Amino acid sequence: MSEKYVVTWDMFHMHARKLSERLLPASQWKGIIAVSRGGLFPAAVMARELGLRHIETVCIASYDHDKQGELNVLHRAQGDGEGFIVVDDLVDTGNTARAIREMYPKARFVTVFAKPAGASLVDDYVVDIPQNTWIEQPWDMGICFVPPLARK
Ligand SMILES: O=P(O)(O)OC[C@H]1O[C@H](OP(=O)(O)OP(=O)(O)O)[C@H](O)[C@@H]1O
Ligand code: HPA
Ligand SMILES: [Mg+2]
Repeated sequence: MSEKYVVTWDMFHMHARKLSERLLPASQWKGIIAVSRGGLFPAAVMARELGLRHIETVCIASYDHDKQGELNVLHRAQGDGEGFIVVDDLVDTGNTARAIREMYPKARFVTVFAKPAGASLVDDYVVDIPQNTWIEQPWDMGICFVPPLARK
């Protein structure tokens, strides 16, 4: 990826709140299925905003940091997703999203970020990101010292 898009916790929180607002009224939902691990972060914010306490997971891994590999489903919430919001942090190539759609055809599937190759696979998302850009999520970063520009 040639570009980087750095996401702070504050910005992530703000976007996840915006996504929650679009899912009102909360009474239409039985709960949330978080696509672990990335989807756990927006799921926590959305559960708080929408007053939902039934949280399930579907545990899928496909990337070793930025290297894409085989899709590996380690655990899946039962059912076809009816009455549930399925949430992931982002959709990139759409590989994960395609598998999610097959598993939960009746769910509302949302993400915080979407790149063009996967955007049409989700029902809603908040931020558009170019395909050549790597999203650096706040849970993958830390605060570190930056040396001053003028050094002796
Ligand atoms: O659209 P795609 O190209 O499939 O990429 C999107 C998926 O990749 C990341 O998960 P990852 O597999 O890295 O696992 P993680 O959530 O545990 O970090 C991200 O959280 C999405 O689930
Ligand atoms: N950032 C973080 N994780 C990801 C990305 C990304 O752009 N694409 C797929 N998994
Ligand atoms: Mg993921």
